[in-house]
Amino acid sequence: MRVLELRNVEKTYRLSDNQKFQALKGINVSFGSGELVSIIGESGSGKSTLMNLIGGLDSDFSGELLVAGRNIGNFTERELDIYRKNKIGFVFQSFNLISHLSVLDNVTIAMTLANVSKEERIKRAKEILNDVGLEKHIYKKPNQLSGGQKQRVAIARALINNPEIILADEPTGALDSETTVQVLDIIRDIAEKGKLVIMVTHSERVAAISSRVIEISDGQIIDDKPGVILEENTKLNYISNDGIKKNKQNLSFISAIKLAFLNMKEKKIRNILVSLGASIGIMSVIFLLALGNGVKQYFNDTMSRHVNQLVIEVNMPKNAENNQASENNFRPPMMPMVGEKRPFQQSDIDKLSAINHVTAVEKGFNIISIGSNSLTYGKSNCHLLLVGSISSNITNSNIKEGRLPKNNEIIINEMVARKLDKDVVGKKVTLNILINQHYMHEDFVVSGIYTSGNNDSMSNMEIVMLNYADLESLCKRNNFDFKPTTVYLLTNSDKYTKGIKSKIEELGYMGSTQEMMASMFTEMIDIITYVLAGISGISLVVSAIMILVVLYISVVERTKEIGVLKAIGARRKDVRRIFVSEAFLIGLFSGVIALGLSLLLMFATNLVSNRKFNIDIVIMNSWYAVFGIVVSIVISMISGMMPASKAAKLDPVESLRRE
Ligand SMILES: Nc1ncnc2c1ncn2[C@@H]1O[C@H](COP(=O)(O)OP(=O)(O)OP(=O)(O)O)[C@@H](O)[C@H]1O
Repeated sequence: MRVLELRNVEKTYRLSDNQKFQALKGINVSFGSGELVSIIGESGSGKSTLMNLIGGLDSDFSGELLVAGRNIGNFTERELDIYRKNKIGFVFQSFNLISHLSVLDNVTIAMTLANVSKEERIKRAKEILNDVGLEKHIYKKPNQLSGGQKQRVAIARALINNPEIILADEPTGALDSETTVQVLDIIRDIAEKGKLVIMVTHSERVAAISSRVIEISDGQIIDDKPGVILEENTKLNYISNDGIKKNKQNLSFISAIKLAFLNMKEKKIRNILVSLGASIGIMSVIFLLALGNGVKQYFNDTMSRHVNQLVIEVNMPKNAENNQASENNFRPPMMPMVGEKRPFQQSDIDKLSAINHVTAVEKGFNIISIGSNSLTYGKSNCHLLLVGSISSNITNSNIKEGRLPKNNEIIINEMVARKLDKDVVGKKVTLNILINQHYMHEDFVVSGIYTSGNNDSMSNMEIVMLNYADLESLCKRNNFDFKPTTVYLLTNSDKYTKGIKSKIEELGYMGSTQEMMASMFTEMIDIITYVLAGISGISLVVSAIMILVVLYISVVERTKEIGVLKAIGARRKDVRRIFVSEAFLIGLFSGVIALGLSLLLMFATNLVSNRKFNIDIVIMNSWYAVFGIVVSIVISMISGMMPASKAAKLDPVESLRRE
């Protein structure tokens, strides 16, 4: 039966400088099933060129190369891949086994590329390895085999998809005479089973067992003569022309990942180092996010720890047109100044006291400033961040030394005491304060020192407090009216606190200064965290370049392997998929390493912060972990795109020729 026919086939190589070289000059020949053909000829006569055309590795020729009535010169890339995968089996002089795959995996690779199920792959591979006498060696790696065994593995690989045509380029060229005989026996058996076997050879011994010998010289057939007569045989039971379903499916993602993993395992140290290097950037991003989270939580906790739940602070919204402020006004100002705030009118106070479960209303103020307000004691001067009124929020439990202030008295916090004089309690100080463009100075006696708790970040701010009535009369003496900028609503059970707070918001007022400051600081911590995480993210660019370089090196190292994969039917997409999978795995490993390292760093930092401040300053969130791993994978896969597409575009003929 005619399997292959070449009609006037010519091949011209394009050289640089518009030069051309014609390697095949009008080849006319046909081949049938069950033939064992030797192609002989001088070096450079065109034998390999002819094999490449027949094998579908090169479709750039003129004339017709007909397989089952169709010219493969007109095949699309996809059709050529399928043709190589299902119709052709290649056997190379230097075996071209994939070194990091076992004998079994080397044989099944063509079926893996066709996405045949694992059980079926292994069953077929075992049968065929049994046929070539390698059943005991299936788990060995190629470098653990002798030359003859390697070539038998290559033959098994060529036969696995039950192709009609076996192309063997000097199949015994690298073997000694004893193993040459074994391999030739198998090749003859294959032809006797009805396959078309075409061999390129320089060896007379090989030519002598062939059923046909074709001689090529200078790109032309100069002789075509019959050889020995082949007989049908009962060996190689596995090989037959039927029974095996030709698969058009492609390499699955799982198989691609497995192939990538097997290759990475081979270069363990290199891949561990790359993953470790790439993980540093991701680790710093994860760690900084967790640190920002910890600082924020610590801050919020300490801000709310000493708040009396029965006293609810209310402030006027900034620049409110009316009391029914729009939602936009709820955003806390970055630095609220009293001048910017509208004071509470009696109507506001009436409205607030009418809220359900509000038992009393206290007037108050909170003046936050940077630099304008200060407290003077003798020659010492201390700038005040916050001047506030005494409310029911402050109780005797907040007094570390002395007592709550009466008329014309003031309490200071520990920070102010430290800056002025630790013995300032009971002494006269001068409060310098700017309200509504009135700069006022008034003497007060320090009645005590206020504390907001041991771990309270409020203790790092300069705060003084006095009675509302004192400030009101100070303003009156300076000829202007002082209205409360803060109102405290009192209730008798903390179960009403939440409801009262939401009613306050509904009416268009704002919550406590502490809450405002907390959200302001939270916002600042967020900004700082993201900026720092962003800066450390720059190292991700370095990681990306490192992965890119390593994968490029991998492509160069594996050029021949890529050629083999293409020869056995891998599509561009399959090759790309294998390399992208490798990038995916590097990204996954570096993400996991980064997470592990940031957890370690977290434990170490928290150990220190617990010892010093009794808190966990780094708090991990599972989203940061997921984010870190996903970013790592995405960066790695993006870096892997270029090397992967370089690998996919490699020309199979060139790749196979690469030493
Ligand atoms: N890519 C190429 N570009 C230009 N010329 C090429 C290319 N490949 C092969 N040739 C030329 O085509 C001719 C045939 O080469 P081919 O490799 O087919 O010879 P061969 O008969 O297989 O030789 P050998 O027995 O030494 O392997 C040679 O002169 C070679 O230099």
